[in-house]
Amino acid sequence: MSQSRLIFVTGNTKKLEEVKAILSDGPNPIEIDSQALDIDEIQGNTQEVARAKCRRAAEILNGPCITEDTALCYEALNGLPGPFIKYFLADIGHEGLNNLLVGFPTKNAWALCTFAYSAGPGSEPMLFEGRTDGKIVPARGPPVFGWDAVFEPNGTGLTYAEMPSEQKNKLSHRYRALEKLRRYLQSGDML
Ligand SMILES: O=P(O)(O)OP(=O)(O)OP(=O)(O)OC[C@H]1O[C@@H](n2cnc3c(O)ncnc32)[C@H](O)[C@@H]1O
Ligand SMILES: [Mg+2]
Repeated sequence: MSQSRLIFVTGNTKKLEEVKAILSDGPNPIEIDSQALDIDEIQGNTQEVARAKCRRAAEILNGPCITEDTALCYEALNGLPGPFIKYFLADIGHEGLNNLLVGFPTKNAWALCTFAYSAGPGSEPMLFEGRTDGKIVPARGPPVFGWDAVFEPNGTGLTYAEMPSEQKNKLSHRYRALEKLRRYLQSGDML
C-alpha cells in the first residue's frame, strides 16, 4: 500500500477532519498534515478566491500545499451567497439563511467545494471542483458544522447534519472534489 503526505492549509478543524477521513479511505490513502494559517481571502468568484488563497499559502509555506474553499449557492439568487457564505452564516445564522428565500418559488441550492493545489511558490494552482445539489431547509440535526443543518442533498431526505459522517463523506461536495484531486495527484506521481 502506498502512503503519501500533503500539507492542507486551513483554519477550519471540521474541514480538516473530513478531508483526513476521505483521503485516508480506500486502497491508496493520502495522509494529510495541516497548517492553520490565517490567509486573507479576496473578493471574487469561487475560482479566483481559491487560486489567490493557494498562491499565498504556497508562498508562506515555501513549498507545495493544498487549500480549499467552500461555497453555498442558491438557485433563486443566481449562485449567491456563494463564496461569501461564511459571512452570511456568521451574521444571520441558519434562520436567516432560510429567510433569504422567503417569496422565492425554489429552495434549490448547491454546495461547491474548490480544492487548489500548488506545487510551490510561483507555481499556478490547479483547481478541483466538486458539487452536490440539494435544497435549503429549516435547520435539522446537530448544529456542529457550518450550514450542515440547513442543507438537504437531493434524494437523501436528510440534512448533512443528520447523516452519519460516513454518509456525508460519500456524497458531499468535498468528497467529489477530493476524488478529482486524488486522481490528479496519484496519476502524475506527484506524491
Ligand atoms: O481556513 P479555511 O479553509 O478558509 O476555512 P473557512 O472556515 O474560512 O472556510 P471557507 O472560507 O471555505 O468558508 C466556508 C464557510 O462554509 C462553512 N463550511 C465549509 N464546509 C462546510 C460543510 O461541508 N458543511 C457545512 N458548512 C461548511 C465554513 O464553516 C465557513 O463558514
Ligand atoms: Mg476561509
